[in-house]
Amino acid sequence: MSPSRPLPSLPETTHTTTPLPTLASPPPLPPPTATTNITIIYNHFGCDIQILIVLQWAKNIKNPKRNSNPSSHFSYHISSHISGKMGFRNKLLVCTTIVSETRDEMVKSMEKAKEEGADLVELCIDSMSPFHLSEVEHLLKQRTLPAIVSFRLNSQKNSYKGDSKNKCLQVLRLAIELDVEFVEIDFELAFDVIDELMQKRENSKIIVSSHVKSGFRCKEKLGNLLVCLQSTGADIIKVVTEVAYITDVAPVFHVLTHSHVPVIVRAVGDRGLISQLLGPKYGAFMVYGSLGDKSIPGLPPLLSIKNVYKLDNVDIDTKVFGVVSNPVGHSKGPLLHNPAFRYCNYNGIYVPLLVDNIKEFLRVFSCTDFAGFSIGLPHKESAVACCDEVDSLAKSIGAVNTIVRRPTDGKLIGYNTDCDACITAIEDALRERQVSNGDVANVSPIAGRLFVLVGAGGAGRALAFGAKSKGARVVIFNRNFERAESLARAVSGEALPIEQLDAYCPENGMILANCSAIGMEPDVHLTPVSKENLRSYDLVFDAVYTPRNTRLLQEAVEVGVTVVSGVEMFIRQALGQFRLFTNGLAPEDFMRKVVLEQF
Ligand SMILES: O=C1C[C@@](O)(C(=O)O)C[C@@H](O)[C@@H]1O
Repeated sequence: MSPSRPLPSLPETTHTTTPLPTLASPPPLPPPTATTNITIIYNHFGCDIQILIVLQWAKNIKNPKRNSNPSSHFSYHISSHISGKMGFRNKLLVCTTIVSETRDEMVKSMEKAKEEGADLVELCIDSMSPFHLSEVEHLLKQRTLPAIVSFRLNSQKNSYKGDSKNKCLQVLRLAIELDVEFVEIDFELAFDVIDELMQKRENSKIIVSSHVKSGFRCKEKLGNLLVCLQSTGADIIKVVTEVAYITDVAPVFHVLTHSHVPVIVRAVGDRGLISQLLGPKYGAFMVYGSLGDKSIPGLPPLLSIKNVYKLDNVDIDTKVFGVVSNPVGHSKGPLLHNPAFRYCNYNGIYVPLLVDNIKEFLRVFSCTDFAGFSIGLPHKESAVACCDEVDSLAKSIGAVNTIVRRPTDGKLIGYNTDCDACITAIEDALRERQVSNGDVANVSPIAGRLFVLVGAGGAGRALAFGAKSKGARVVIFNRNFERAESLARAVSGEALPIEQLDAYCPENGMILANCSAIGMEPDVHLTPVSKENLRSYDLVFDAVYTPRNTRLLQEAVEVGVTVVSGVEMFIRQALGQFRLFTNGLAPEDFMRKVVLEQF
């Protein structure tokens, strides 16, 4: 079944010379000299707020040049202007937020941010406690990176409730006086102070921002908020919004593409990560990253922006690939595919995609720029029904681990590279053993053996079909016995209750393959079969690759059994995927080297 996609829900990033309409369709923008009353209802911090805005367009159009620029990637051009002034011509700006109670800590974090590749820092002055304006002044004079000075009235860290507004105004005025690069005003306060700050500022750019708790499901609502922010006359507008699903990030890309004012957008939470990683493709001039090893949901670490994703290289033509999984944080795919794209001079980026509903994900991100996906747990089986065509091996397995969008017609084609990856890895290891025993045969070394499989999910299915096709007798153990039975029927094998696995030993020379999550981080102390009982196996394979050396593999080595690690399977399935993604490229030696160095 194919996802219904009458209209692509996300804009294709094409080079266009046609002027695009301003951000939101409702309300239409009046001509520049008009004065118009607009009532907009939007959700701010979870409450519906009705605002009457008197739009005085002539007054608010600070830079007429902006409006004559026909590019859809308008914010990118503005950004070049801004970053050019800051000495980073045409460079994507990478920012990190600094939240600390003291000036010393802020200065230290600023140094660290610099080391990790940040171009600028957002100094959240509301987090400083106790508040002394003289300390803020010192900090701003001492700054070693360009800065955004912000003072959020309602942030969690802000401890000056009641007196917040007054302190905020003092800070913003001071920042303007000291000619700090960016000064950020909460939307709530913007109409009260923006004229004063605009008049006094020398070079500072003024950002007006809004932090929205409940997120935006549709681009029109987000567009309306952006119109409100834009109507303040800000140089730059910023929205920080929570998202419940990865598909809620699509409206963010819409506004980035269509805005006529530079926009900073952050979708907060694990599911918002792509708002930063793919922002530059849609014209974002600034992205945020997290500092050090402090993980902040939705923010890529600064070091990964610099070393793994190299977001500076991402542009309008970059093809998007990624691993669709839940959880997804463990996947090493980004560490492998991104360097491989660069090695081959292929303009692609590979990102983690934390997906709850794969069908919905593929429906929303249906434009051709989203060119291919690795499919991880738990989506491998449901992915089959989401493809327009499925290759015969994947169809018979009933699990897809790779989807490629065919460039000629946009159709989604499903493949399974897991099967070949693990079966060839097991065969190679058994052959090596046989060669060292002086025993070489033409038939598969798996043929005739008892193949003990743990797990009947997507990877388990791939192995069961692969082993069966090589002439093995397959026995399946799975926590959900019905699933084990159904898979056993499909490969003319046998299903047994998981409780019998440990003591299972009908013969010697068996192969054990763990395709369950047993032993995966964080449960690294777990193993499916006890050390003593591993002796009846000739080979043990573990699909788990985080950690690299699972307890199962360690104990198998200790009792002298040949092992094949999930890392080997990971490399081989990724090589297969990379060939499909790039239509044939496969820098095997390079990819193996990356895995050995980084994993
Ligand atoms: O099993 C795996 C690993 C994977 O899920 C990952 O974690 O990167 C990606 C999948 O395509 C592959 O089949």
